[in-house]
Amino acid sequence: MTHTHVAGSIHADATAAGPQWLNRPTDVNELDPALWSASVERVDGGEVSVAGLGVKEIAEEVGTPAYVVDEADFRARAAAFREAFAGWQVYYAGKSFLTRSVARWIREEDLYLDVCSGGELTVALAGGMDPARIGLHGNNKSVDELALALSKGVGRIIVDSLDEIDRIEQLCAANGWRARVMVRVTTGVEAHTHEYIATAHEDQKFGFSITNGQAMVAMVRCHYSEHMDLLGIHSHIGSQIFDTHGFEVAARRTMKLLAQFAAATGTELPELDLGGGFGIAYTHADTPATPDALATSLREIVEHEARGYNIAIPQISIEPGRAISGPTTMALYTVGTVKVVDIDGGQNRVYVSVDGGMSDNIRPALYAAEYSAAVVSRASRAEPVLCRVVGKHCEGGDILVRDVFLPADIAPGDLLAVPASGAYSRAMASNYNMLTKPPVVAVRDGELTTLLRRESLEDLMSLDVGN
Ligand SMILES: Cc1ncc(COP(=O)(O)O)c(C=O)c1O
Ligand SMILES: N[C@@H](CCCC[NH3+])C(=O)O
Repeated sequence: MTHTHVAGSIHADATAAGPQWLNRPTDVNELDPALWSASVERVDGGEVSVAGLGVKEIAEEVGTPAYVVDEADFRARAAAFREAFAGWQVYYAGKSFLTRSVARWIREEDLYLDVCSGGELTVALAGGMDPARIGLHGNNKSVDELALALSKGVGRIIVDSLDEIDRIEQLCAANGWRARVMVRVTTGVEAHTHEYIATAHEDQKFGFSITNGQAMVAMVRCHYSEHMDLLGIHSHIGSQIFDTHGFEVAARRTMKLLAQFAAATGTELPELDLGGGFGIAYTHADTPATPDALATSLREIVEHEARGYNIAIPQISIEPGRAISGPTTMALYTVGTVKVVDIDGGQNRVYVSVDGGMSDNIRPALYAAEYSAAVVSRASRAEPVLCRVVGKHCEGGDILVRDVFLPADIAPGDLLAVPASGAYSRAMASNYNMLTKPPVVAVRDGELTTLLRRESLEDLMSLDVGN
């Protein structure tokens, strides 16, 4: 098998066949609108722009790797959930991506905010979120985190253990606070997603089981506590879910629990949170439901169950994170090396190495998550060739995009972008191999704003106190 990489062009006799779902594109320059944020387009000369700003200018200004958020697209996705779920409360899940500016956008778009640590709560408050519109999650909230939430008057704390209930009671008793709480329950739903991001089956760390009666025990404790107002119950079945059946089963089981609680105590709890987890398109094989379709099916179920159990329809909330932040953002990299290697069966694989990797997007390594990518600094007339986009870490599993067709003339210096990178990428970034975390910039009407600056080596070195 011979192969060469000459003058920027890949010549390989046979490249590995990709997975079945991956079609060889007829035009390698095409940007599937299902994957890229709304304002992304190829402009004259073939360069890609975001909200009117060319990627080359963005790269010149802030360097690569960088995360580029399409601000109008972010706001539009938040607004689409708010409108589709009108009458319900939409809590943006800040864990997917949160900065002070993002908290401000969420406030301006009239959403609520879900945080899951004292750090996220601090960012949300600094971004001007009304504490009453914030919910605090976590399976192991510290006393300090609970105290911060209670002292700031956070709208609700989603309690996750009996130990936490003890802590909240002690804090309230000592400080004269009152806690507004929801009880997180596990519904036993086996969500169709990666094992690590499914959260409603029995054998995992979150919530109180409905099946073994612990959920009812926790609800009764909170309801009769002199320091707490029990608002209702909370269920989150997992993340990156396409099959809405799981949400429907969870809605049925939680409505049943509310009805059982009403029968046992004479109190109809006013609220139900159905969590987040709505999937997005990372590749063209993914077909997510629209907020409208989700809202219609969830509303029908809740109304049907309320009628069946003869209880009032509670105030419902949901917590989309990925479905708002994910599709708004591209990760922008510079290609550093292109290598053609032999693999089994006399075939080749083209490895395209970029200047980031698993430290800025751990999802492919952690969940075998699939992504897509395109050369964005120029258009190309070259043939599509199956490539693997990898990072620069000292780790064989440092893969960003396992299989993607890129132009055969891809070469060092090209800018390569990975769409749908707004959720759980920069938010889960690390400093592995002492790489600094990339900046996040927002573009709106051709103007670039830095949300997070690039971490510097000095930032990292300042943590190393030298002892
Ligand atoms: C309690 C809770 N709510 C909301 C979310 C947001 O999930 P997603 O970003 O998948 O919508 C998560 C994360 O899975 C979560 O744990
Ligand atoms: N971090 C996960 C989702 C789970 C997050 C919240 N419970 C992901 O990247 O898909």
